[in-house]
Amino acid sequence: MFEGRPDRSAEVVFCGRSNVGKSTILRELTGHDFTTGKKPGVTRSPGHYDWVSEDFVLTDLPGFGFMSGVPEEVRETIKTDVVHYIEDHADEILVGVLVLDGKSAVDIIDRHADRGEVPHDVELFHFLQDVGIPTVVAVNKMDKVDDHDERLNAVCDRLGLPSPWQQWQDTVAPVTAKRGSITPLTEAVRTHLHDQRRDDLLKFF
Ligand SMILES: Nc1nc2c(ncn2[C@@H]2O[C@H](COP(=O)(O)OP(=O)(O)OP(=O)(O)O)[C@@H](O)[C@H]2O)c(=O)[nH]1
Ligand SMILES: [Mg+2]
Repeated sequence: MFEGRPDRSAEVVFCGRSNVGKSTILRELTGHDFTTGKKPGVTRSPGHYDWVSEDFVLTDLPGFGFMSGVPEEVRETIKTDVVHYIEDHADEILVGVLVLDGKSAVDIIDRHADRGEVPHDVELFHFLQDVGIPTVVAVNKMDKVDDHDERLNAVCDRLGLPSPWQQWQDTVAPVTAKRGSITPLTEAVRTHLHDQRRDDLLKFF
């Protein structure tokens, strides 16, 4: 089980498969150097970013799914810990950001679905909704995607959201974190914070 969460009553979490760019997005948001890297599985325990005088924490949850050199057992444990963390803190978590790699997410989802498995991303999306956490899907690495509309519609389709993707701008946010282009994500998070009457937290996004 993860330890070391700061005692804060408001939280926004970032979750998703390994290597999708969670830590890169958090670095862009905070200016803090969350460890990022080419090697999947870089983040093994949550990274918490908080402020002494603020009752708020941003959390970078470890990635799961395939990670080279990480045994299957460890990968499963990380995923279970992520799910438990979200369940345990569902009351504090105001927004859950599920980060996808726009380049590979649809292919990975389809590969798992073809094998009769529930893909991790789809499972986590529905889990966040089931525990009542407003969810934003940050579709990252859009710099590697040619046809943006086609890819975003495919992502919506796999998550059970009818096309066109443009009607889901509070839920689906195309970003290129590496180049600092994350406005659709910050706008979507701000909308959810505003809806929960937490305009006091808009300054963090
Ligand atoms: N092309 C491209 N690469 C990106 C983008 N964002 C992140 N990356 C790269 O993707 C790799 C993984 O990024 P991380 O931020 O470490 O990913 P993570 O989701 O935190 O990975 P774990 O900690 O393993 O779960 C790094 O090499 C990043 O530079 C992007 O928008 N475009
Ligand atoms: Mg990371």
